[in-house]
Parts: sequence; C-alpha cells; structure tokens
Amino acid sequence: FQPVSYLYSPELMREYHVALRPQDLKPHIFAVAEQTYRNVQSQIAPVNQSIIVSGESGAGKTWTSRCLMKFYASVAAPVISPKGNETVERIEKRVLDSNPVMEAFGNACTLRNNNSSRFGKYIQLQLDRCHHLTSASIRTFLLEKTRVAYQAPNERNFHIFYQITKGATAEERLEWNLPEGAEYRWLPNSERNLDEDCFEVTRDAMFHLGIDHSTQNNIFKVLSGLLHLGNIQFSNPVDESQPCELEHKTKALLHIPVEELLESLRIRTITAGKQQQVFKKPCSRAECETRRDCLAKVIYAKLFEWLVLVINESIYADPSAWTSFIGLLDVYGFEAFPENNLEQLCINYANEKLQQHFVAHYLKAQQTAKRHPDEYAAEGLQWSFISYQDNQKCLDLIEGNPLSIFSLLNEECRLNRSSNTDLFQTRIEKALSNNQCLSRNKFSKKPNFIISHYAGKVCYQLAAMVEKNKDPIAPELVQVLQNSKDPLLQKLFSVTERNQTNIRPQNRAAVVTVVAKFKGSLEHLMQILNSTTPHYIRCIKPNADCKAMTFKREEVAFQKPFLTDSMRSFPETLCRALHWVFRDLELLAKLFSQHIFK
Ligand SMILES: Nc1ncnc2c1ncn2[C@@H]1O[C@H](COP(=O)(O)OP(=O)(O)OP(=O)(O)O)[C@@H](O)[C@H]1O
Repeated sequence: FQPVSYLYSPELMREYHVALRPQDLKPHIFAVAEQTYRNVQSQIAPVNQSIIVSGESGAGKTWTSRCLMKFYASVAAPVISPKGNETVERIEKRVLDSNPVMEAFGNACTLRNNNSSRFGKYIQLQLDRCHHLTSASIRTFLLEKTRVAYQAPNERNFHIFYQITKGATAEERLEWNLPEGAEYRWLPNSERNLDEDCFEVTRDAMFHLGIDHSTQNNIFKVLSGLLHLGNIQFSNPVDESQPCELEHKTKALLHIPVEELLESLRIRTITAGKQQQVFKKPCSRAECETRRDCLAKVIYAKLFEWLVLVINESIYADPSAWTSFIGLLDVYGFEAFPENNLEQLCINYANEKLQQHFVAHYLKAQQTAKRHPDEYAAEGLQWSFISYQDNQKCLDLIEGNPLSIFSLLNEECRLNRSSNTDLFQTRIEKALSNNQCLSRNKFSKKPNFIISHYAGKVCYQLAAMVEKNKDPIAPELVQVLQNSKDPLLQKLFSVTERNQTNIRPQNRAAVVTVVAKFKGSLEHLMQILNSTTPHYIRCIKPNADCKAMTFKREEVAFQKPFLTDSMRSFPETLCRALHWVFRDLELLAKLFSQHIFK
C-alpha cells in the first residue's frame, strides 16, 4: 500500500529481461513475466501463454496486471512506429491507456479496496513473428452494474462519477448540468478524495484511444443525466389509480422529454388477450424505483460495453498480423460480504473454476516430476481421486447437470416465479441436499443457502436473486431510450440493438439469464486458458485495513495459496506438516507475545 518505485522500475525490468537465468534472481512478477515471454520465444507447444493473477480483493491483482503490461510494453515494444504514422499513438501506449479508462468506468471504492475492479478482465497481448507487440484485445466479464443505483454503506459509485463532478471546468459544469455543490443520491462519500478521482488521466487516455472531445462530452453528459435520474424520488399518490407523485420537480434528462421519461417510469404497459389489447397501469412506488434503477443500469452497462468495443477497435490488428499471444487474467477475487447475492455467486463461481484450473495444473506438474509417483503410491494416493474432489463437488452444486443452483435459478426465471423465496429455498434443499457443499444458515430468518467454497463458506441471500438473474427491462424503457435525441444513446440503443437487451417478454419466451450468459463466457475463457501454457501469480494482502507498510502474519497466513481443502490431503505428509508447522508457529507467536512477556 505504498509504491516502492525501484521495485517496478524500467531498470529492474531490464535486469530480469537480460538475465541468463531470471529464476535465480529474487522472486518477482517480472521473473514470471520473463519466463512467459521466453516460452513464447522457444516456440514449444503450447506457444500461447496465460498468466492468471489471483488473490482476494485489494491484494494487488490489478496493480500486478498493470505492471505486467508495462513490462511487455517495454521488452516487446515494436522497433518502429506503425507505418511511421506520427498521429497514431504507439500500440504499447494505447494498450497501457486502456487501464485508466477501464478503471475509471469499472472500478469503485469498496470496503476492501479503494480501487476495486467491479468486472473481470482478460487481455490478450498479441505478438508477431519477432515477438514484438502488435496488437491486443480485451474481454470483460460481468460488470457489477447494480452499483450505479445502489452503493452499500461506506462504499462508492464507479470512480468516473466522482471524476466528472470534481474535475469538470466551470464551462463543462454548465454544459453537463453539474452545478458546483449539487448533491446526488447516487454519489455517496464524495467528500473522500482518492487518487482515483483524477479526471485528467482518464480524459487523456480516452483521447489517446481515439475518443475525441465531442464524444467524451457526450459520455459525460449522459453520466450527469444518470446522477440526476438518481435524484428522482417518488411518493405514493393520494388516489391509487393515479401515477406516483414526485417529491421534487424534475427537468428533461438524457435528451428525453420529461413527460415521456416520467410516463415510462411510472406507468406500465400491459399487452394481453388474443387481440393483444394494450392496458396502462400506474406502478407502485417500489416499482417506479425499480424502473428508475433499471434504466440507469441498462444505460451504464451498455456504455461500458461500448467503451470496451471502442478500446478494442483502437488496439486491434487482423489475426494475420500476429502469431502468438500472452493472456493476462485479472478477475475479481473471492468475495464474502455480510450479504451476498447473485453477483457474489458468479464471482465465486469464477474463482472456483480458476482454482480448479490451478489445482489441475499444479497436480499435473507434480505428476510429471520424476520423483513423485512413488511418493504418492507409498501413501496410497490416486491421482484421479485427488485432483478435483472438493472443487468438483462445489462446481457440480453451482453449475452441474441436470440439477444445480444455476439450473434451479433458470427454472424459476423460466416459470416466472420470483416472489416466494421460502419455496425456492425448499426446492434447492430438496434437489441438492445430497451435495455436502450445500447448507443453510438456520438462524437467519431470511431465505438463504450456504456454499462451502474452496476458500471458505459463503451465505447467499435468496431475496431478489431470481429477479437479478432475469435482469429484465420493460419495453417502455427501451423505447424511451430509442426515442432519445442524445446521439450516444441513439447509438447504444439503436433499433437493431433491441434483440440484445433482455426486454421483459410479454409471453413466456425464454430469457437469456445472467448466469447462463456468465457460464457461457467463462467456459469460453476456460477453453482459451486450457489451450495455453499457464502461469500463476498469487497476490497476498499484507493487512485487511489497507495500511501502508503493515504486515499482519495471521491475515497473510490465512491467504495461503496452496493449502486449500482439496490440497490439504495432498501430498499428505508434506502438506500436513507445512500446515501444522504454520499454525503452530502462529499459535506460539501469539502465546509468546500475549503471555510470556506479560
Ligand atoms: N505492489 C504494490 N505496491 C504498492 N502498493 C500496492 C501494490 N499492489 C497493490 N497495492 C495497493 O493495493 C491497492 C489494491 O490493489 P489492486 O486494486 O490491484 O487489488 P485487486 O486485487 O485488483 O483488488 P480487487 O479484486 O478488489 O479489484 C492498490 O490500489 C495499491 O494501493
């Protein structure tokens, strides 16, 4: 939590790059980076490489990924600039510039980390025949879009909202409708100033990536519109047949006439009967709020998706221009909050998958090491048995066929059952009770289930989980966005985009659920990872309070990367010994400091 500049300096990069045997130097992420690069150069199959950066929230995954990108931008930089074109930034600069933009829009201050990535990222650095960086591509996973409209206590919205409200010039404030000192409900804890609030860095990077000033202006105006949308508050009408009232008057937002906007938020259109008759029904206050939040989330998610597309266009090259790649994976770490829902289930599922990948690779590496088979045989251990047992059980519970949490969640969505969570809890328990990874917090009144993950137990709340999985958007809301006169919104919600949004089906046609989409994209990622030579970097957080130069042994020991439940029994003697030595030392240290000195 304190930059140590020489640790990541260009000189040190060079030292690892030119070393005869980088592994003989001090352990460093540059040693891993250099080994990975040499693997590509050696051309031994599989030539393509991946570095999987893992660790809990705030441990340093994003920081490490940034350093790795800088390393390759330095050691694999192309010798000449592309076609001598001075107006285009060099590829390595554009690749590095993707970081501040993605972080401004996709990171936020959470309880665990001031700069927490709220999305997963896989970046492929593509190299030509001479192993020079020619291009790159970025794939993102599941942005936590709920954060736009809801921020947990003591957390913040995405950084970009603070950047525009703090960094806009007087003229821009006028143009973007962001008066000085105005208050926004969706901008909590804005009095906290973070390094991540720097607007200039984001703007410069956007410009280098080809997002001109006028498009930037448009983006920031839309973001300001979202902040104003969050200030719209509804109250119950005196006459229930009337739409909800507004607590304060509101002006036109997002280039949508105010009447049109309010109608879409407060009145539901129902099409029913054989003749497809259209009825209009005022929404309850809670429904109005849900629709308002939904509108903000769908806009922000589309904007983020579009930004990734623009960045990709800026760093893209035709596949004929490159021959190999190094992939860097930086996904959100394992999460266990006091309240967990669908977002955490997906994040932890991703981590479970990666852990399985790690365990499989680690075991394979051990298996191929000459001396090992006898050792295992002596202990009566079988490979196939050890590899996956706990991990696989947990994955079976989450995504297995035919019955799993995911399949039951999808079934609830398909049958449009979302309100009775008690019944859903019973259904889960009935269907999956034979899986030892499943349990329940019996002391909690709220319907829930507990999954015993490789990294620990997590209790998930069932309330709203089915609805989140459906992620529906009312057709009226899409329509209002399609009718907006805002050029960016027109682009994001062009009529052809219609099919890609989960418009709430009038009939019960299947919706593509969040978990189905997430599972699909993760499986695709695993296929890519499985076709590469993997390398792992495990980040360890020195203390949970993010304090500079503070190293808490107990907290560090708890993050031990190897001794997960499935690994504890393997290879038994070694792991058991290590595990107990570690624990005994901790215990002794504690006893020593607490009692003996006293
Ligand atoms: N090598 C380092 N040197 C100094 N500070 C560091 C280092 N690595 C991480 N940090 C500090 O820790 C903070 C958290 O790191 P980072 O954002 O990379 O965590 P993360 O693992 O990506 O977390 P999340 O899963 O929440 O996204 C950084 O903002 C920085 O202050």
